[in-house]
Amino acid sequence: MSGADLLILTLIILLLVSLKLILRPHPTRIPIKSRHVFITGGSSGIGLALAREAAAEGARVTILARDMKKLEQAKASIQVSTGTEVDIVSADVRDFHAVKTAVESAGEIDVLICNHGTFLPYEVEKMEMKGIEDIIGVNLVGSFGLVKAALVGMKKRKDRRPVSIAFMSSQLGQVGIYGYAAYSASKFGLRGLAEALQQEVIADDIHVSLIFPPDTDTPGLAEEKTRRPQLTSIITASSGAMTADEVAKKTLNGIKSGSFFIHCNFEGVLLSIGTAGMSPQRSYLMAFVEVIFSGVIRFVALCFLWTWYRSIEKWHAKRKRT
Ligand SMILES: NC(=O)C1=CN([C@@H]2O[C@H](COP(=O)(O)OP(=O)(O)OC[C@H]3O[C@@H](n4cnc5c(N)ncnc54)[C@H](OP(=O)(O)O)[C@@H]3O)[C@@H](O)[C@H]2O)C=CC1
Ligand SMILES: CCCCCCCCCCCCCCCC(=O)[C@@H](N)CO
Repeated sequence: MSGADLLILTLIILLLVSLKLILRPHPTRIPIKSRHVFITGGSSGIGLALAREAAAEGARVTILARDMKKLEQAKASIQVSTGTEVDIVSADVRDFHAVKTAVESAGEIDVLICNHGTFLPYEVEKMEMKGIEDIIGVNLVGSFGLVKAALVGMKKRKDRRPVSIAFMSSQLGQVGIYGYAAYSASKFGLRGLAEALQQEVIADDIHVSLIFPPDTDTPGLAEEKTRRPQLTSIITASSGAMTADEVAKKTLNGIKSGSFFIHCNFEGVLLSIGTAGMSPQRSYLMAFVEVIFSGVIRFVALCFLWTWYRSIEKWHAKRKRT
């Protein structure tokens, strides 16, 4: 081994060791077997897959959504596939009083997953204020309500093992894309909430996670796709979709390992490294990758932006010609 090799190796080891020493919050494990997992938006899509997976892993599960009929169907389908009975509760996350009553009636929560969400892709200019307020009210303000309602019981819990609060963001909570201004704003907002909240609750052994799925095959996505502006489809065309089951598995594994960022596919890993910013990182190996590769990943991000802006230029040029 040459002197240069030895120097590089020493620097790498020094960096790994120092990262292992400084990383906060400390790594943790959050068991879900026999614990109470409360999932909002649990009657459809990703939330339903999460409920099924958590029930299959032996958790006691409560799902919340508005439509009682869909909740009952979800309950029956989980019963058939796992043999487990989940609790259902109807509330609109925009109604804080209803959320508080629902959370209190469900009993002590060990894992709160704020997964409910609504999405409508339109240009800001074409959106009514009411539509914008709905998206931010449900996705962001609704999550505040759930946290406020659940936190009281979580802090007073008798079971002193670590517990979790998780927010279903989206890759659009890491990057804004044409047509998703309101949705992205709501999901970026969740990141601010998650970062600040983690500092407020760490002393109570409460651990916060943010999940960033790509397009995921769900009833919600099917509906959304019929409304996408053309440019939104063009820009997002290259990125692949996942199944709700795949996203649910990644989510539960991420929650159990106490990850702050939970990404779902390779593009997601790149996005998480590229947007790591001031978010906590509990894995010293991931922190190492962030420190070493963030420069080159910024270059990759700029290449993506280049292709997106080129599509926008071409689209406008074509429109002028016709
Ligand atoms: N599918 C995708 O491509 C992606 C989705 N996500 C996020 O994942 C989450 C779930 O999405 P997905 O499974 O596709 O969505 P679906 O539309 O399939 O399901 C949404 C769920 O949320 C509930 N919900 C909606 N509004 C409210 C409300 N005001 N109060 C209470 N519950 C409500 C719905 O029930 P009800 O209508 O009865 O209230 C339903 O159970 C969302 O936060 C979404 O932003 C993130 C990335 C990609
Ligand atoms: C470092 C560089 C890496 C760059 C990778 C960029 C990939 C971005 C793709 C964005 C896809 C958007 C998924 C939306 C999911 C969603 O929330 C909607 N289905 C809701 O309607």
